[in-house]
Amino acid sequence: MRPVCVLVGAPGAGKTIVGQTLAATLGVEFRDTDTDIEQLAGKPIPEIFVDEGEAHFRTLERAAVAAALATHSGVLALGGGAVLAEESRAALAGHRVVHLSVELADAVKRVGLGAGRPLLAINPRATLKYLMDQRRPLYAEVATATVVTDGRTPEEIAAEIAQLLRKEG
Ligand SMILES: Nc1ncnc2c1ncn2[C@@H]1O[C@H](COP(=O)(O)OP(=O)(O)O)[C@@H](O)[C@H]1O
Ligand SMILES: O=C(O)C1=C[C@@H](OP(=O)(O)O)[C@@H](O)[C@H](O)C1
Ligand SMILES: [Mg+2]
Repeated sequence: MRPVCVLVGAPGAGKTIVGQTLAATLGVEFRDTDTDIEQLAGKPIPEIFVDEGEAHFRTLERAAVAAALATHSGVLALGGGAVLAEESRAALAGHRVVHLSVELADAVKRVGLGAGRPLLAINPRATLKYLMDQRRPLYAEVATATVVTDGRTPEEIAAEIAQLLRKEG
C-alpha cells in the first residue's frame, strides 16, 4: 500500500488545504502527519514543542512519516519540516511526491502570525525566509514534481495535481 500522492513544501504552501481538496476530488482518504502526531501525543503541536521540545516532535514526526507511507493509500500531507530528516527523505524514495512551491510573500500572508506553528511564533517573516532557504534543496531532492501555488486557489492547484496524476497513470 502506498499513498496516491505525498505533498511536501514550506509552511503556508497549502499542503493541508490542497491535500484535503485533492483527496475529495479523487474520492480517497486524506491524512496529515501533523494530525497523526497530535493524536498520538494527545495534544496540539505547540504544546508538544513547549512540553517536550522540537527534538521530541521530530522523533514523533519521523515515526509518523514512516507509518503513514507504509499504511496510507490516499493523499498524504507532511509537515513542512519532515524533509529535514535524512531517514524520512530516504523513505520517500519511490513515492510520488509533489512539492507545493510558494514564495515568501504568499507564504507570509497565508501563515499570518504563525498561529499553531510554534517555529513561526516569533518574527514569522524572517523565520519563514530562513526555513525556506534551508529547505528548498531538500524539497527539490524528494520531489517527483513541483506545482507552483503563488496567486492560485487551492482548487486550481488540486486540479493541476489531479491532472498530473492522471497523466502519470
Ligand atoms: N493557494 C492558496 N490560496 C489562498 N490561501 C491558501 C492557499 N493555500 C493555503 N492557503 C491558506 O493558508 C493557510 C495555510 O495553509 P495550509 O494548508 O495549512 O498550509 P501548510 O499545510 O502547507 O502549512 C490556511 O489558512 C489556508 O487556507
Ligand atoms: O516547518 C515546520 O518545521 C513545521 C511545520 C508544521 O506543518 P505545516 O508545514 O503543515 O505548517 C508542523 O509540522 C510544525 O509546526 C513544524
Ligand atoms: Mg499543514
